[in-house]
Amino acid sequence: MRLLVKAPAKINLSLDILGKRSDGYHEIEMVMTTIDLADRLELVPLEEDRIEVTSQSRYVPDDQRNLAYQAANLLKTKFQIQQGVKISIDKAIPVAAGLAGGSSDAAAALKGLNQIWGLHLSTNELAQIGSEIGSDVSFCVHGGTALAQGRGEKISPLPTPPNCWVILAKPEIGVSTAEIYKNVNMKNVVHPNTKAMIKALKEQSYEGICNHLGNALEEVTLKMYPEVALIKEQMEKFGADAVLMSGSGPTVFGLVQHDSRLHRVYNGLRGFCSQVFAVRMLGH
Ligand SMILES: C[C@](O)(CO)[C@H](O)COP(=O)(O)OP(=O)(O)OC[C@H]1O[C@@H](n2ccc(N)nc2=O)[C@H](O)[C@@H]1O
Ligand SMILES: Nc1ncnc2c1ncn2[C@@H]1O[C@H](COP(=O)(O)OP(=O)(O)OP(=O)(O)O)[C@@H](O)[C@H]1O
Repeated sequence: MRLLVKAPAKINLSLDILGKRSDGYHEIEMVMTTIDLADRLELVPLEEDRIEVTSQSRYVPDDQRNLAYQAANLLKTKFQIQQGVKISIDKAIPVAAGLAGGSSDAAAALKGLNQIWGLHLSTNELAQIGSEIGSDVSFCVHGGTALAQGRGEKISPLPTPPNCWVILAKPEIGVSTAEIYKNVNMKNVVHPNTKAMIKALKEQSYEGICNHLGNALEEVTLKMYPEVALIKEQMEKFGADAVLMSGSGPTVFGLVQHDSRLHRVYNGLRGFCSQVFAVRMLGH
């Protein structure tokens, strides 16, 4: 049996930090959605009892540091699986970009191996196992659009946003999520209006979504990496309807509803940023 699984990237439409927890994590509240930019995983069972991970990207580890490796290992240990697997990752999502690439690979591995090894685990059970690997993995198991709470592992589904283009631009830097959270000062946090974002989704108001995009981590990353602020400015200048940094950055995304504007924003950014993508949100 050979299985192909898609692992889509996510963006954060809103990300709020409610407080610091005693376990080193932050209590957060975020609205996330999956986009049509995806890695592809090929899973092939091995006779030998070992996990092999390969990818064409030099930035992706091919050992136990790989989150897809960790997903396979966790399932093997929990369910005493004595079969191996070769996981080949065709990487399309930029690495360390704030787009949950590694988390989505882990989620895709969990879903694929659930089938290959006949585990019959539900989406909620897979999401629960995924939360042991990383805070974004639970959302990636569910996919779609959702509110994520706790440290990111409590998922409540939300309606798909109205159809629009998402233009992504990633500067030539990678950002450490842990480093950005470490530099959060709770006194200075600018809280987005999560309730208003949820209302906008429920009412399918594109304008409401644009008005309530917000990310409490943005200020921290922008201060540390001025090139991210520059991309934000450019995207606004070229005419995106609304612009925000995703996750801990450094990827910036802009929402655009009309095709005519899409080309202006996309081509404008291509001029000074090597990684630019124009995609749809998933669900359309
Ligand atoms: C920034 C986001 O990507 C937004 O979706 C997530 O909040 C981070 O998710 P992630 O990369 O899966 O995060 P993890 O791998 O669980 O954690 C990486 C590090 O980020 C910090 N971290 C993460 C999540 C959270 N709620 N509070 C934190 O303080 C912790 O220092 C942790 O050691
Ligand atoms: N399958 C994987 N794909 C990409 N990076 C991986 C993978 N497994 C482990 N990593 C490691 O994880 C680090 C973060 O990469 P990733 O692309 O997941 O970041 P991110 O998009 O910022 O994540 P998030 O948005 O969840 O914080 C990389 O520097 C890499 O060393």
